[in-house]
Amino acid sequence: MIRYDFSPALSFLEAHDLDALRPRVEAAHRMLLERTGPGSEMLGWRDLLREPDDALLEDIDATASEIREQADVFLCLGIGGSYLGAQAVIEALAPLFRPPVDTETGRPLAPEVLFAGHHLSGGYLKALLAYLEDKSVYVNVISKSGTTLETMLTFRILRPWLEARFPDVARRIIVTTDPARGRLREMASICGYRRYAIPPDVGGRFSVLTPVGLLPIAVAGVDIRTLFYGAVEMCERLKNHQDNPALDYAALRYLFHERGYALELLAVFEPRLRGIGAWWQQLFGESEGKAGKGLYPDTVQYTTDLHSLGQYVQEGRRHLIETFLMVAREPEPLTIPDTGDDLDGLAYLSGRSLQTVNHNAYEGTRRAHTDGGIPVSTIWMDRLAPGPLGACLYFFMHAVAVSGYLLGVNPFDQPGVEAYKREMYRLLRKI
Ligand SMILES: O=P(O)(O)OC[C@H]1O[C@](O)(CO)[C@@H](O)[C@@H]1O
Repeated sequence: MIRYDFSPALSFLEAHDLDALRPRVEAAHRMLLERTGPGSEMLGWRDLLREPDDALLEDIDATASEIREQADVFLCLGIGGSYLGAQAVIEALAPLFRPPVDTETGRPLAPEVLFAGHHLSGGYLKALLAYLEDKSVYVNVISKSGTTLETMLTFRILRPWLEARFPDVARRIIVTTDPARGRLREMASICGYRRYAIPPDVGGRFSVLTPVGLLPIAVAGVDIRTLFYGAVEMCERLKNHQDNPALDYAALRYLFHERGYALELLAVFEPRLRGIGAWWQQLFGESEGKAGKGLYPDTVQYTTDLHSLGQYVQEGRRHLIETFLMVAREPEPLTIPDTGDDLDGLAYLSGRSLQTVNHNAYEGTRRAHTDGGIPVSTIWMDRLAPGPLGACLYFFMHAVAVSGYLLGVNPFDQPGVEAYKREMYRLLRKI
């Protein structure tokens, strides 16, 4: 389901570099498997795949069905790991444009899934509230800590708005939070909101396969069971040291980090994978960026960004590595028509699929960037579907854990994110 091709990057290393690192990679891997590394109390994201809770998946599906029947809009409030995973999977797999509409009633067959609570823009929220007027709205407030300002403040503004419009408001608010702690949990029990638990041993950026991600994803109509079991399968496959693409990816990143490279670009050729890039950025940025270490994770969408950042990537400072995230097969290729003339000079492409052109663009980019001095590698997903995507999500989580251990950091904490909060609260006179 996932293949990692790193052969082009090897020309930037010495022949024995990878082999020489192997024992350290395996030691880092053992720290993950045997729970002996720093932060090993936060490995719940693996446990939940090793012992799948089918009843929970069914429960989430049932709630999602109710919401799909009742809501025009399902509004998810959350920030960081409390929204990026859901947004990524929905962008990758749900209908790209408006949800399909019932031809008789004109009503959408599924609610629109929208996101808020991931910034502090009043302009955005005002426009959102105006858009929600006269719509049937369900809200999912997602915060593990239950204290995150962006999310909780948005909910504070939304709560009276909902109360003024919906007599059954308690039914329309679903809270996803820590099962035992936090203001949001307390508020949910006082107000009678439905609750889903974020396991305490699963950090936000590792939580996409908990109710944090699964409920919004199910509401969007994606098959969460297949997504989840795609990850289960990958978790099983990556248990071994041998034939393990996540270890190869972690090793390669580490070797370039050690050689002074500063940045990793995750490059996609499908607009649908934009969100996976954003999710990956948090996963790697928060897991590795500490103690003055880590590759800065950045994302580019090709071919769009080949016409903007492409110049820098080709000829700018040589401090980056590039990882392509590619989809091998498209279910229904789009054929380029024969227009009967050559007015646009593109007749030579008639009859080919747009996917073929896109893959040639990838291949051309891979060659050009290698020639330009960029170590490139490619992660292949065989197709864009729930199973392979679940496998891909797990692949990255497994890889970042090993990669963090190789760097000598705790991949499961994020002490640095508190600094801006402290300064902001000081200015707001909370402390
Ligand atoms: O789910 P919470 O507690 O609101 O946190 C949201 C996000 O904020 C962070 O804690 C950073 O502040 C992330 O690690 C996390 O994903």
